[in-house]
Amino acid sequence: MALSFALLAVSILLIFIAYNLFLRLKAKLPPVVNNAQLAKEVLKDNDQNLANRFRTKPLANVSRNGSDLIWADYGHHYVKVRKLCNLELSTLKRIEALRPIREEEVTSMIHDIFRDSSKPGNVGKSLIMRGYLGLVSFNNITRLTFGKRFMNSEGKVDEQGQELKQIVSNGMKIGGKLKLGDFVPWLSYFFKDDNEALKAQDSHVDRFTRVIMSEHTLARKKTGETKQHFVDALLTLQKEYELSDDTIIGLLWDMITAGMDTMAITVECAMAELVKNPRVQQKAQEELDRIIVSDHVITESDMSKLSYLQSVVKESLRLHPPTPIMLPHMAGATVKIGGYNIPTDPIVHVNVWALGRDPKVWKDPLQFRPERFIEEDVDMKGHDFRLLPFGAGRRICPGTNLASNMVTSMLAHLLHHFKWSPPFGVETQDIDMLESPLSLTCERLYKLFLLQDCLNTYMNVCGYIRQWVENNVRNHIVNKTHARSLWDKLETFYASKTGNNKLFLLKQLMNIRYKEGSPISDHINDFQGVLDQLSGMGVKFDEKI
Ligand code: HEM
Repeated sequence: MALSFALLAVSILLIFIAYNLFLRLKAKLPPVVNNAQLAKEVLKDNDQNLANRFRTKPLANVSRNGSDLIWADYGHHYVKVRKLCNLELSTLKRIEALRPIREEEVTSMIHDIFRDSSKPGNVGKSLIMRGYLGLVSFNNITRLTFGKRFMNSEGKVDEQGQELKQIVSNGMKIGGKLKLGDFVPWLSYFFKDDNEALKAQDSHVDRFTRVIMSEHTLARKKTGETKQHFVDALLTLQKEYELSDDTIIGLLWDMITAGMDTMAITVECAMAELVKNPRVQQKAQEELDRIIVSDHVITESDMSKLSYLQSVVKESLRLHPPTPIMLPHMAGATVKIGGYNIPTDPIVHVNVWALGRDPKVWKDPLQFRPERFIEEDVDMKGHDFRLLPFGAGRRICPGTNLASNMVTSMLAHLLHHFKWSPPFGVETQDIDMLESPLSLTCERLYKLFLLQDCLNTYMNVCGYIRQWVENNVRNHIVNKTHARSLWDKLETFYASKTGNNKLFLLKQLMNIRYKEGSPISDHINDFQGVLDQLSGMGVKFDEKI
């Protein structure tokens, strides 16, 4: 009898514990919203009530308890720093002021691709796209934020830049880790945070950033000039906006972490789709050839004329948003979503990856078909809840315009200068589009290897040179000395048209030779090789050189 009672008591206790565990577990598991109607309820109808952020302990640590922007709860501090970030990142004036940085970095990427693919021994070898795309994003975002290009004289990321990369990747590892204890509070006893690692990361971030901040303060005192960079803006406005040092450090790292991977991932996915779909690649290139006439080099002001390319960007972000479940929104008050009560505190995610593939709102959702956006103009900046790669409402990405410009420009340059295909032996349909989560961002599981073909560049360079030859030397008989001075003039003309340096022209000419089937040999770097090119374009020489 006593034994039966004991068994009954133990059973009741076990049921109680299991029930409690279930309830607790269930209560904390974040709802994920998977369709446009519910996304609107979260991001528009209940925008303010769901504008807080959920911070795990590591995230609270890296953000100094939400003293930054990304991890701040909605309130006075958030409104203040958001206004500041909007002014510095989103206004047309600022975007225009930062344009030279973006254009320089994109041109430099094209230069690097030429350099690497025309190295003897590399011809015909495929390139790993991630390295080039990552470097453009890294340089763009570090120049914009810290006012520095962390590169040494050989064009490699320098020591300080390596340290910065180390901080970002450590931060991702620490901040992106989710533990069961974050969702089931009483289990946190079994899943401890690595406090030592958190402290070490915190002091590393602090040390690194304060060095850069004092460099800028010193430079400002010395010259009396304020530069265009985010760090300068924050230091100059520190008093007016009552920003603590923690907030400045937090905001600087927000830009680095939010802006670095997202753009490179977006372009890598788009390039993979363009190679998988040669019809789309060809159509985008035809548009570029039509709009960017041969004596003109692409600038960001051309982007508005490239409607097909813009549709390619949208189509790629529809299928491959780099932050597929956005960032966690948290309820500041009880709200109703889809008829269910969401009590104060729980986290809500919007699955923008699923919205973009919903067969109820997209025809043939898995097909990469940019034409759908020509047939119907769908906004991707937070007004149409079917397509939300940048989110919507008050927490929408403040880098939306900047990132859209940069991504479109990177693709425009890559497609205008090169024709892309899979490496030898790989069929287009074999390119795998699997994705893998990094932390809150998601990148391609497999690095993209691609072959570039210089057809477009060949046409562009020929266009420039032909025009110059027509204006200056067609049918002129020149001698060797005259030819040298003509070459100098050609370089100057080319540089004024393209903004590229002399080496770039020579590299492109090397590519022309490659295209024409001539073997690349060391002597192409000498004057003779260049004269061969000129004579092939109608310049006649009066002596054999
Ligand atoms: C293709 C590139 C990018 C994509 C797809 C993207 C997407 C997003 C998304 C989905 C969010 C979360 C919105 C929400 O929680 O409702 C976000 C937030 C944010 N993004 Fe971006 N982003 C990109 C590039 C950038 C760049 C270049 C910067 C800065 C230079 C940036 C800065 C931020 C910041 C600071 C936030 C936090 C906003 C807040 O909490 O109020 N992003 N982004």
